[in-house]
Amino acid sequence: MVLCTDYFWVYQRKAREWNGILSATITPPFMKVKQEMANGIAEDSFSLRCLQNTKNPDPRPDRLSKEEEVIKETVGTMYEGGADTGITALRTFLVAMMCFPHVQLEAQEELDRVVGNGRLPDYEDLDDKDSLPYLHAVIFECLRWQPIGPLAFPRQVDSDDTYKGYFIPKGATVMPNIWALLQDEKMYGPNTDTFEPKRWLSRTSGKQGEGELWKINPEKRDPTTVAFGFGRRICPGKHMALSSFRINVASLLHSFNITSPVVDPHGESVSVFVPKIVYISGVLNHPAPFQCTIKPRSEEHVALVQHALLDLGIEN
Ligand code: HEM
Repeated sequence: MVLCTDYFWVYQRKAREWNGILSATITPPFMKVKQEMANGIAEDSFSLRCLQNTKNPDPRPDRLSKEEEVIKETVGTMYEGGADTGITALRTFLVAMMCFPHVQLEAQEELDRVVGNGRLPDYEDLDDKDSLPYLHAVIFECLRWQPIGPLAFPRQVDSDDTYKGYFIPKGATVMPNIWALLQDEKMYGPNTDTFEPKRWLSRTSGKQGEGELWKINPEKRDPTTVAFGFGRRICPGKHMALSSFRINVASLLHSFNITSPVVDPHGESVSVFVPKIVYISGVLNHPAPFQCTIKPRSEEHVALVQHALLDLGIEN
């Protein structure tokens, strides 16, 4: 009983603390948009467009009506949902490339063959799953190997159900176990704790030297149908997150080499040093801070990246 009350107070204190952090993250930027809108200097954004369409706005620039509060919370949810997830996916990708260098070499060999070093990869390359099967397999494996959200959010069952002999009564709370689904050896083959893109590939009928030898195996459950959750609670940022993850992975692999740091934590220079990677699992499953080296693959690749930055108006 004492333990229970202690837990309750600790939890209440934590909830107040987290609520304060949440509010400090979402309220000031939203109020800034409202203020700038009143001054006619707000830049285009989701918040601005929603505020412009509000039916019952509070006329005071430093106050929010009920409707504006709802917009603020919606924008906040998008921000909170998207802030850590995308970057966690990229960190897992960097970890995988550093720890499994043969995978990086194979993906770069495919990109060199299909895209070449005269241009950067683009969305058209990515939309064509057949031309870059190994790259797609790397992307799938990143989402499977270390699922970003290991458990989907809790939901309530809306009618009695029976699953594999288990009775699940209406109103029961269930949490889909994304991690277990993506580690299923019956579906994905042995050693699911190893990063192995080839588990997604099957051989085509082509012969060596006659085009692609691999294709994505349609019999393996596509991890994007699992890693972003399910049903009405499915991640609303799924398509945006996938687009940006895919182009980031393709661009990084095309133009850079990702390796372990060339010095160990004691400052000694070593040729191959793979730091110990620790994953921390909570709402998000993410690697603890780690070091890695990211270097351009050649002068041609440097020129391509500089050119792309100039096109975006970014001087470097
Ligand atoms: C690789 C990146 C991402 C992954 C793996 C991911 C994964 C997930 C998962 C597993 C859920 C729970 C779904 C469920 O319970 O069925 C979720 C919910 C959510 N995600 Fe994402 N997400 C990602 C990126 C994003 C981005 C970029 C945004 C926003 C722009 C976003 C916004 C949200 C929101 C708002 C929810 C809550 C939905 C609800 O409860 O109804 N996510 N995400």
